[in-house]
Amino acid sequence: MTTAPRTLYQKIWDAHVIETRDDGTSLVYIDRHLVHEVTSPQAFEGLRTAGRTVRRPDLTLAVPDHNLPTTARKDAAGNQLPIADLESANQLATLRRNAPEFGIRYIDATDREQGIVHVVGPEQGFSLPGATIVCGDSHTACHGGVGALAFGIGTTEVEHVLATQTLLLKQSKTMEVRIDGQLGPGVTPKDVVLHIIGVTGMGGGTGHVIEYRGNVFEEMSIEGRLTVCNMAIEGGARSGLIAPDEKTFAYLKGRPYAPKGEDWDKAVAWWKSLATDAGASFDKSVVIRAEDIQPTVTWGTSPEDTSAIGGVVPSPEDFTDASKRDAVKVSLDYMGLTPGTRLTDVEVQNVFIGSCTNSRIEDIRAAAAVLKGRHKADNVRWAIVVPGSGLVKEQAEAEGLDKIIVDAGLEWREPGCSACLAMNPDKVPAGERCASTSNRNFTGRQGPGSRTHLMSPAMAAAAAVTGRLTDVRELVG
Ligand SMILES: CC(C)[C@H](C(=O)O)[C@@H](O)C(=O)O
Ligand code: SF4
Repeated sequence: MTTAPRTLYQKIWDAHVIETRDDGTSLVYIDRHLVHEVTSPQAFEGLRTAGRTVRRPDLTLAVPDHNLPTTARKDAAGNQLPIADLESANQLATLRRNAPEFGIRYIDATDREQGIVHVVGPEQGFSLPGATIVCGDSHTACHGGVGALAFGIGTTEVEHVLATQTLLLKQSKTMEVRIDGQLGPGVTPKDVVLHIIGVTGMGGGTGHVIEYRGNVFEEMSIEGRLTVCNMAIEGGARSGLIAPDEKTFAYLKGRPYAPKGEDWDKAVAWWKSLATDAGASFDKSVVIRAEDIQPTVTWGTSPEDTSAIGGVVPSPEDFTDASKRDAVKVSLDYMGLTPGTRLTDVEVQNVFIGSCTNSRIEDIRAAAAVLKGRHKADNVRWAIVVPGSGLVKEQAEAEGLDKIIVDAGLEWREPGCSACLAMNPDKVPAGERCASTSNRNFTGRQGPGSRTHLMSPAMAAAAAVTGRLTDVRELVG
C-alpha cells in the first residue's frame, strides 16, 4: 500500500480492488447493488438461463420507481390497483417476481419505504460512506453525497454483479471542483450544480470521478450533497463524491440498514480516515467562487445550457465553438425561444417538483416555503409535487406541507420517477414548457415535444406562482 497522499476516490478504490490485470483493468468488489424494474429483467433472465444464483442477495435491494403511476396505488380495501400501461405493468410484475425468486430484498409499490431508488438507498442506510455502490441507472452517482463511490452500470454489468458481486473496471482520473465562499440568498444546491455544469460543460468530467470540495459542500446538508452528486453524470463524470463527515454520520445513524453497535463505531472510524489527504493531487481542478453563483435555470436541451435567472436567452453567435453554435440553433428552435428574450419573460404551463435530484424532505420544504399563502398562476395548467419516497411523503404530511401545496393549487402525488422521464402517465404535452426540478432537459425527456427548464424546488415553486420563469428572491427574502 502506498504511503503517498491519496484522494478520497483513491482510498475507496484501493480498498475494493481484488486484482489488477496487465491491461490495466481491475476486478473490483461491489458493496451494494440497487435494482429497479427497467434495467433488471434481462439480467435476471440471463442468470436463469445460465442456472446461476445471486452471489450476495443480502447486499442487493430492489425497488420499483420508473414505471409506477404517481396517482393512488390502492383501492379503499387496500388492494393494489392495476397498471393500465401493459409494458409498465409487465416490467413491474417481472421485478416483483424476480426478487423473491432470487432471494433479494424487495420493497413493493405500496410499501411505505417505496420510492426512487436513489432516494431509498441513503434513506434506508443502505448507501454508506466508502462503499462501492452500483445500479443499472445513470444517476447512481447520487449516492456520492454520503461519500460512496457510486456509478451507473448497464444491464450486462447488472447481471455480472448479481452473479459475482464484482465488476471489471478501469480506474478513473480524478477531478476536483472546489467552491469556497458564501452562497447568496435563494442559491440552493441545485443552483450550485447547474452552475458547475454550466462552467465545466457536459463533457467536462468525462473519464473522471469528481470530488466536490470547499466550505460550500462542507456546510451543505446531506440532501443538498445528494442533489449535487446526482448530477455529476450530467457533467460527464462517472461519479461525484463528497467526503463523509459528522453530518453524514448523523444522517445515517440508526437507519435500518446502517451498521449497529460496535460495527457502527468501527465503520465511523474507517469513514473518518477516507477524506482526501493534504497534498494529494487531482488530474483536473476547477475552482468556482460561491459569490458568483446565482439562482440558475436552463434554457436549452443540454444541462450545460444554464444561465443566471437575471439573464437572457443567448444567441448561437454568443458561442465560439462552431458545433456548439449549431447545437444552440437546434436547441432554441426546439425550445421555441428567441435570443435576447429575458428569461423571466418565459411562460411555463407545467411545473414538476420531484425526481431523484430534488424530492427529499428539504426540497419539499423549500417548495412549500414559497407556496405558502400563495396560489399557482392561471396559465399553469399542470403542477405536481412528487415526493421521492413514502417516508418523505409521511414526513411532509406530518409537517403539513401537503396541505400548503394543495392549497396553492398543486397536486400532491405518490412517490416515483414521474415526469422526470415520462415512462409513466406523468407527461408534459408537446410544445408546452415545464419548470422542472429534475436533472435532464433533453429533447422529449418529459414527453414527446416537451420543453424542460431545469431549476431548484424554490425556483420551480416561484414559477408555479407567477406562471413564468421567476427569480425566487422577488417572492421571498
Ligand atoms: C431508465 C434508466 C435506465 C435511466 C438512467 O439510466 O438514468 C433513467 O433513470 C434516466 O434518468 O434516464
Ligand atoms: S427520477 Fe429521473 S433521473 Fe432519477 S432515476 Fe428516475 S428517471 Fe432517472
